[in-house]
Amino acid sequence: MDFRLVDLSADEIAAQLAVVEPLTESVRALIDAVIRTEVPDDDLDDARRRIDAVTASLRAAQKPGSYGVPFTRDFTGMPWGNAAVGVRNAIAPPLRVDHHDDGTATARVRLGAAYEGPAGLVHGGISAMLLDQMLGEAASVGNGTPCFTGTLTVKYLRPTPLGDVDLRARTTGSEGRKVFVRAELCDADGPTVTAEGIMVSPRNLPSPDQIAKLRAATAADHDA
Ligand SMILES: CCCCCCCC/C=C\CCCCCCCC(=O)SCCNC(=O)CCNC(=O)[C@H](O)C(C)(C)COP(=O)(O)OP(=O)(O)OC[C@H]1O[C@@H](n2cnc3c(N)ncnc32)[C@H](O)[C@@H]1OP(=O)(O)O
Repeated sequence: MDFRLVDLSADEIAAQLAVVEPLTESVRALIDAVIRTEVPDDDLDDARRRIDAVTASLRAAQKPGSYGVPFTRDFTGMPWGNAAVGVRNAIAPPLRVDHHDDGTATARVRLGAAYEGPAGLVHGGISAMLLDQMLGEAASVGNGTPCFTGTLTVKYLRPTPLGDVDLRARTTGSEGRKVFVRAELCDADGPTVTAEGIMVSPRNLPSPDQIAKLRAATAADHDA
């Protein structure tokens, strides 16, 4: 697991987010516009050329591989490329998950044309992904260590119309490194999809010693 540490203050992160979130939001709007536009084909060709030029300008300086999940010194994760919650990922709705004192995690999100499966309805894989993220977050925050999905069981009770949905997850128990979690996705009339997960905190997470070494290396990079 990538446990890269970055030495960023809360102010520096806020400054990055102030630029990055509007950019990602613009790309989300672009995705929606491409799906729903009815302009003539010539205009589509012209749009493609202009989009390709923007893409080339962004590739002028490019991180190798994926974004990863850097952790700040106070161990705040920055899952900015994450497919469900990533603030730099235009395919993420994005889900913004709130964690509550009673151990539940909740989120409300609007799923538009980009998340369609059957006509007018949310794609089942998207529902499963969002529920998986909710299960993972509830388990990880409750357990104090990142938990991966071991087993995910999803039950589709009835179709979910595109639009606003509410998600809720709660831990129901734990056994060793396993955490048992339940979640539901609801439209205005109640649950449409439910999920049960066995989330496992992997055995090979870095030890406190390894984390201290990573922190020291980050500080040395910063001072250099
Ligand atoms: C710095 C602290 C920060 C804290 C706060 C955090 C804030 C939020 C942070 C982060 C949020 C993250 C949100 C993520 C959300 C998205 C979730 C995903 O999409 S995860 C990607 C998809 N999942 C995978 O790719 C897993 C692939 N599989 C594996 O990596 C391993 O198989 C793993 C970790 C599941 C288990 O590997 P082993 O080697 O650790 O497990 P063994 O030692 O064999 O088993 C331990 C116990 O778990 C059970 N177990 C193992 N695999 C299982 C499975 N697949 N299903 C059910 N149980 C399983 C076993 O039976 C055993 O149970 P017995 O102790 O005997 O009772």
